[in-house]
Amino acid sequence: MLAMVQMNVRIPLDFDKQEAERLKTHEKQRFQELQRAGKWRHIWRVVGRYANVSIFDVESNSELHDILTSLPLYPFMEMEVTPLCRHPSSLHEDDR
Ligand SMILES: O=C(O)C[C@H]1C=CC(=O)O1
Repeated sequence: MLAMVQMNVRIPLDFDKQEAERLKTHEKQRFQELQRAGKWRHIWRVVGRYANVSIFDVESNSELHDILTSLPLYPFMEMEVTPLCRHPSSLHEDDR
């Protein structure tokens, strides 16, 4: 199943800078692992904000929940999840 997820990252201004960099490095590694596994299909930066719009391809809502809640930056994220399905006019057979 496909889901669009908007993630807004809100790291408090007084949060330890080194710890923030460590979490961002781990987040990038985890993101790239999930991309390679085909779970995190797309990501776009929302212009002018520390936010992204992403497309996930997962087996279930509970898999998506586990992926999102285990992200290193999860404690600093607000998320909005929108379930998606294939548009009947789409030429992309793998949109499901
Ligand atoms: O930068 C972000 O939007 C947050 C998060 C998503 C991928 C990643 O590397 O960090």
